[in-house]
Amino acid sequence: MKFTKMHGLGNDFIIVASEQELPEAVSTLAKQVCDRHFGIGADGLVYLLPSNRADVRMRIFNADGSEPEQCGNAVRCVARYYYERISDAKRELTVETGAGIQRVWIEGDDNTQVRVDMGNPILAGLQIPTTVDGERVVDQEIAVTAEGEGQSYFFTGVSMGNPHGVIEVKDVQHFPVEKWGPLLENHPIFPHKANIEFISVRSKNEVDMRVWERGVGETLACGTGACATLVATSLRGRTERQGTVHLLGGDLFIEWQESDGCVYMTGAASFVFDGVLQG
Ligand SMILES: N[C@@H](CCC[C@H](N)C(=O)O)C(=O)O
Repeated sequence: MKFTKMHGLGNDFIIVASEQELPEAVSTLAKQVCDRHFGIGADGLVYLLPSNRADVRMRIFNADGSEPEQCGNAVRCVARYYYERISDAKRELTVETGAGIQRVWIEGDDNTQVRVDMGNPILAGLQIPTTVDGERVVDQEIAVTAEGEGQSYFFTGVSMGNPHGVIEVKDVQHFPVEKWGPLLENHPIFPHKANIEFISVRSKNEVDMRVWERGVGETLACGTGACATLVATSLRGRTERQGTVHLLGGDLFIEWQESDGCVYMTGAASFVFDGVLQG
């Protein structure tokens, strides 16, 4: 199996370009190849496939083998891969994902920056999905217990195609993400589980974010998580509708445009190496 290792701000993927449908045991394969000791090592396995609705289609599998609907960092990597390795005919592309078709622009002289129209965020409680039946889920209390210690947090729910719970904390750099992340990801208020963003707001246009990703664990960056964060902080009046989200692996610029209601994400997509996996 030929593959290419890529990353978006340290959120790393094994990219496989294929003309065929996926192998039957793709979920088991994802677990094997994403393993950082016995496999290649990555946060996700991404298939780049032909599409009859867009320039290219992507399917992604988390490191635990589950298939999420969307992945912002992978969309940028897939677009750059397609532009540099398959067709450089145009710098505006479309990528079909499990959450719809994303418009993408390859930017900069070296193609390293990629801008993506991530579409309209979903804010209605049951559609995110959460078990909260409301038009919006803002500052909703959520209680968890770890090692006998009970804790309440307040999350804002946003779906960018995949579900997110955004929680503001005092000092995100020192926050115990590993302790509370898995409990919140699996809380019954999220019927499909959720990605959990822990954030601290620096100013009206800057937010620090760490993420506990559904099906993966703590990662260095999450594109959909950064989009969900800016939507949540602007809904709560903590930021404006555009700003920089500082992640452990680098920065993403996010704009939630008033005119079309869509969230635009701009950031890096990087090649690491090519390889062949022996059977
Ligand atoms: N890292 C991604 C999100 C990948 C999917 C996520 N783990 C899920 O299960 O929803 C991103 O950059 O958006």
